[in-house]
Amino acid sequence: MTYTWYTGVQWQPLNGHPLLVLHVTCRPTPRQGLFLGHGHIYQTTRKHSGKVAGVTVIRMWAATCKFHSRHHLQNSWKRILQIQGFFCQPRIEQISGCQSKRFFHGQPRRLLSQDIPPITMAVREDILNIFNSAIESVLPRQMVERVVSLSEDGCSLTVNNEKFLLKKNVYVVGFGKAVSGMARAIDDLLHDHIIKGIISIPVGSSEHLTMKGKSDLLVGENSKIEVHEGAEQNLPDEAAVRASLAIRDLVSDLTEEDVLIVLISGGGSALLTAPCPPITLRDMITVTRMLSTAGATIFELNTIRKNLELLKGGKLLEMALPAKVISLVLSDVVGDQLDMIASGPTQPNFSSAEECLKIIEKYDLGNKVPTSIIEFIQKKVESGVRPAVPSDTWPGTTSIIGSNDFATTIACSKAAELGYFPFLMGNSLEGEANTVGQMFGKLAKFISLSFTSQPNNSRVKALQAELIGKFDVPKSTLSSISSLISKAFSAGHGICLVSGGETVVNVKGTGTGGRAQQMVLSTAVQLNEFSFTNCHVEFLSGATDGMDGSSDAAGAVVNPDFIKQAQLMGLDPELYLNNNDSSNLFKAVDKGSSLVVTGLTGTNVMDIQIMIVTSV
Ligand SMILES: Nc1ncnc2c1ncn2[C@@H]1O[C@H](COP(=O)(O)OP(=O)(O)O)[C@@H](O)[C@H]1O
Ligand SMILES: O=C(O)[C@H](O)COP(=O)(O)O
Repeated sequence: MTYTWYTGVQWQPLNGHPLLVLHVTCRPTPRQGLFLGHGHIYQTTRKHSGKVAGVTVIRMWAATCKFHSRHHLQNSWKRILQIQGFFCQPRIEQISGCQSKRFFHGQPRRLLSQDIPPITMAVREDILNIFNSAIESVLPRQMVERVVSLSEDGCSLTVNNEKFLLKKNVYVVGFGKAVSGMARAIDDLLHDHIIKGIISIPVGSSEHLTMKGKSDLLVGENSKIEVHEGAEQNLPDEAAVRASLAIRDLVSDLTEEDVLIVLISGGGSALLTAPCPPITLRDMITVTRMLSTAGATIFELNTIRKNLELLKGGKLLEMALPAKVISLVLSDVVGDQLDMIASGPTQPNFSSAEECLKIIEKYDLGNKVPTSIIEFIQKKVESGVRPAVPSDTWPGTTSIIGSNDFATTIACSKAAELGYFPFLMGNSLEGEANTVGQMFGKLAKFISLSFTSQPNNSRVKALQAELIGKFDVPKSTLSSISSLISKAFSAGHGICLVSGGETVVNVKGTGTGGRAQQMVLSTAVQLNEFSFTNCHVEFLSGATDGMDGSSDAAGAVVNPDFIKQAQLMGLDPELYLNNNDSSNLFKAVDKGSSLVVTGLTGTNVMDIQIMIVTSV
């Protein structure tokens, strides 16, 4: 549908207040009130419309008393028009009192993405740049090289200050989304000592990494490490089970002379799957899907997995003994809890069967989870078997080679390099994606208000109280952000807030999306409820593995105009949000320009959120 062209803006008095009247020609005629409710525009009615040369002219009224300079006036109108989906380059010839003047010149036309003024495009470019730098910083190869070193004579390996004698006695196994690159790094380093290896990586990884020119994240053709691909949609499947059983057979035959290197990253839970009979693969798929869409955390899901499978919860390591076992782990869980990453196949299992039952009850899944699983857990409870209490002497050497922490630190450095004042909000962002999204929206409002108001302003105080009381934002975080705002904005710089973590989504709808996109859409809805006249806000949330939930995007990025753009297309963002269909909304608006698409990145350190706020 073709909508509107502007024709001109006039400066007129109304009730003693100066007003701007924007004449917009529309085809077809918009519904009454279509433009109501944003920024300074407070009235558009048919009364103010008319036909000029066969097209409808809408006069939009806007209070201008808040404009404090010619520059401000120009920018505000530019933004208002952009929000409505138009491009204009306002030029003010003259403002004198309240006399009628034309401000806009040139042939009006529809807004095109290249028309978005430099500030918006630059900020969008910067935020994507920051996200990509964060991902690049945790590519597995450099992470492995940071912690593993080979002696000059090539006869010993050092990890965590521990030395391992090498004499063609190295075996490698691995499972997870980042394991391909980790295996390549190990292969390059220890090639001559490796006897055999098996890795289980996501379906399509090799093809995708090759296509992206990242073949340095793939094991070479002459490698002794076999590559298995499986776990379509991050769920266990037959291919993953075959790879897992091959891994089990490999580690079961090792002797004390051998060194087993276990490469572990997020996604390993699905890629290393061997259910304890009589539980079937189908049962595991069902319970995994049920728990993750019910909003269970990865801690809860993996507690269940550890207790239902043959290799998780330390059992892979037990099978590999007496070999020397080195686990290299790229963390994808909040707090880097080792026994939870990929369900801890080389770590002690602290959980019990009773806990599993509690989790199933918590999500009211007692009658839905396959009976084989319930019976299996109940038998464990009745037998009174407790997991071996782990002692300090739990065998093996483990090193966390990288985590979200690392990626967000690099994101902050990149932001600083691009001229923003960065602030790291932390790496343990958890909770429901919608709620966290609202929190970011409110935070943007808090920043906008703090920028122009006194700290004791009642709206600032109310928002502060809400952020602390309802959204659990620490008071100290808000104080730090407040002082950052005044420092940055007075120096003419924007601020960049960075956080990391993993939220949950209780998927009730039938749409396509993921945690990151659900959060961004929720933020966008919040941003739309406020008029950001003094600053520009850009918010991104993305999965570092490049795949957000059931979608093929890594995440999304929006500014306060996004919802208006969707509404102009006749789309209802709330419907998409409630149907967990964020991805399809992002796809539909402005040719999907809000989607962050990376493809499989070859790494995985949870999700990252970035919010840039600049003054205008
Ligand atoms: N349509 C959807 N909208 C929002 N979230 C979804 C949707 N479908 C699945 N999810 C969420 O995506 C998560 C799984 O996504 P995934 O990217 O595979 O996570 P991870 O890589 O951490 O395992 C689950 O928490 C699930 O609730
Ligand atoms: O990244 C993932 O796929 C999820 O966070 C699951 O990770 P896990 O394999 O460590 O359980």
